[in-house]
Amino acid sequence: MVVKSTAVKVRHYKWDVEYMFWAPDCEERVVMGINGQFPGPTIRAEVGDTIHVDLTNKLSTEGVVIHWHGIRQLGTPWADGTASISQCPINPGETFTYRFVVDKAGTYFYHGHYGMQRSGGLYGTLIVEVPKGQHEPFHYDGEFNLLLSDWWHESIHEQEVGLSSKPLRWIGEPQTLLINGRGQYNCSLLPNFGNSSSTQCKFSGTEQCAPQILQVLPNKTYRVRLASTTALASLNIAIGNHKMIVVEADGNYVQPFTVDDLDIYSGESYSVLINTNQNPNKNYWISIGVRGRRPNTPPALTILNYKPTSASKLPTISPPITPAWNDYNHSKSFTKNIFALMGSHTPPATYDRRIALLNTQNRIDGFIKWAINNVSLVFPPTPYLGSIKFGLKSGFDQTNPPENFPSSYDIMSPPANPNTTTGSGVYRLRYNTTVDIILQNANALGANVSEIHPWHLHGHDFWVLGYGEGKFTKDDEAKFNLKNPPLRNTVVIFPYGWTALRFVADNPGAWAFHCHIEPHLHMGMGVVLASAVERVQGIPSNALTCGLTAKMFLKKKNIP
Ligand SMILES: O=C1O[C@H]([C@@H](O)CO)C(O)=C1O
Repeated sequence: MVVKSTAVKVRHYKWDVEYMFWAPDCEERVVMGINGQFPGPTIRAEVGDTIHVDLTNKLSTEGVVIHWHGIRQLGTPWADGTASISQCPINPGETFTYRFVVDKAGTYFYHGHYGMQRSGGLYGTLIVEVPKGQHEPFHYDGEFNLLLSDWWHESIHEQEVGLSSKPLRWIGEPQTLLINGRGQYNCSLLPNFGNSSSTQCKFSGTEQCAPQILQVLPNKTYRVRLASTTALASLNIAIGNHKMIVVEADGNYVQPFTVDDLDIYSGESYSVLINTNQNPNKNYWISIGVRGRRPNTPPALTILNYKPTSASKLPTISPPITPAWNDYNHSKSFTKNIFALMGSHTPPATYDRRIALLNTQNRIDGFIKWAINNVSLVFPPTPYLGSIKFGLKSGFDQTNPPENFPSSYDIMSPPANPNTTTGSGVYRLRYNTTVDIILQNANALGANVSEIHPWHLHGHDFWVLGYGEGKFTKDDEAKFNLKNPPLRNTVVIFPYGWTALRFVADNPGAWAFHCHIEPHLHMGMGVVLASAVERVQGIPSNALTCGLTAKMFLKKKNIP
């Protein structure tokens, strides 16, 4: 018998998560750092590698987990890093090992998935490259990585308490947008910053808030990897005088298309190619602004610097201006241009089950929440993975959450009965079945308000079959794109619209599916899906030493 030896590379990391003083936007605050860095260290791996992170919680009084966003965790659902779903929060002082395989090349990131710890700065980049000797379906001479986030001066504890208070204290718009953890609050890179009293920033270059300049050579092609881990903001990026060719979305190749600017929602990643074919004696602004909510945050800026031109030479043309925040047609036309790269795997032609999820803002005893089919998700103390695996029925609500919402529901008006219930039920998906989900947006509590929500699925990619206006009807099915729909892990629903997606429940485990706006998840905007948990083998016991699973271990006296 011939035994093929496959070289498996394990990449070991030892990480300490801690609070530390830092000045991401030139104002010193407390941020969540890893090994003294903010953002956390970048992981670079190759397809097939095993990532092994020994994560020690150095926070003195709170738990922590890290989610590997976009990594499907095939066969390792306990390493997904979602508190209450895949594991117990890691206690202060304790170490948990995340060990998983990265099986698909692309641009990914990781972030905290407990309370508002993403807003607190717990994130970093994860890049998976094609194996040596293989090639991406496009060429580039160099690459940059831009991890985008939003930043508040209020502490995440104040944010959490505010979001759980009656009346709600909304977190408001961010103070600053950050590029690779760097932004400017009380000064600007621009010499004459319009109407405000802000002055031009003076940097020596070593400041924590000094921008990272993108240094390029003329007449080359660069890959710019973009990922958004914002807590709230939807963003738009443009590079003065340069077009961008979109080639990757969420770790999947797309049919290349050219844009002047690109929308990126929280939870999404893209790769774009730029050609440095402009006047090499000049530099150009890279500008990132807020979309979809009335902005109250100045754009993030950095510079594309053509070598050997000095980086300190300011661009002569002003920074590109983001489209108007509510120009949804602009966003829709971009989004609807995204197709899978020709020759990609197509979705199954039919579905076994269809779930429609109505997104509404509601009240519970006067507290403002978000609800899905009138249920606002509350996380139980025992991780679903453990409750389901060991049949602990009191671990979560045993009633199945609703598959649909009343067909008479008026999505164009505030909810007629704005009261909702809480729940922790699970959508149980039969193994290997094809599931369609229709995400239906609606009016929020206030009149004439419907917001953008980027939905992120753990453990799977899904095909985006289509988008539409108003309420989804059966007739819309005829318009589904089954030919070349993009595969993604995050998709947006536009105000008053619907989005249809399809996936195969082929990954045993318990998985979150939720709005990636962190305060919205905190307010209940998510559901839990589970399939074939009985097939999951080898859950490390320290993933489950809390709640009912901890009690079960005690009874069985089988604590390792
Ligand atoms: O969840 C939210 O709450 C506020 C607002 O609706 C209530 O103040 C807002 O803008 C959200 O997105």
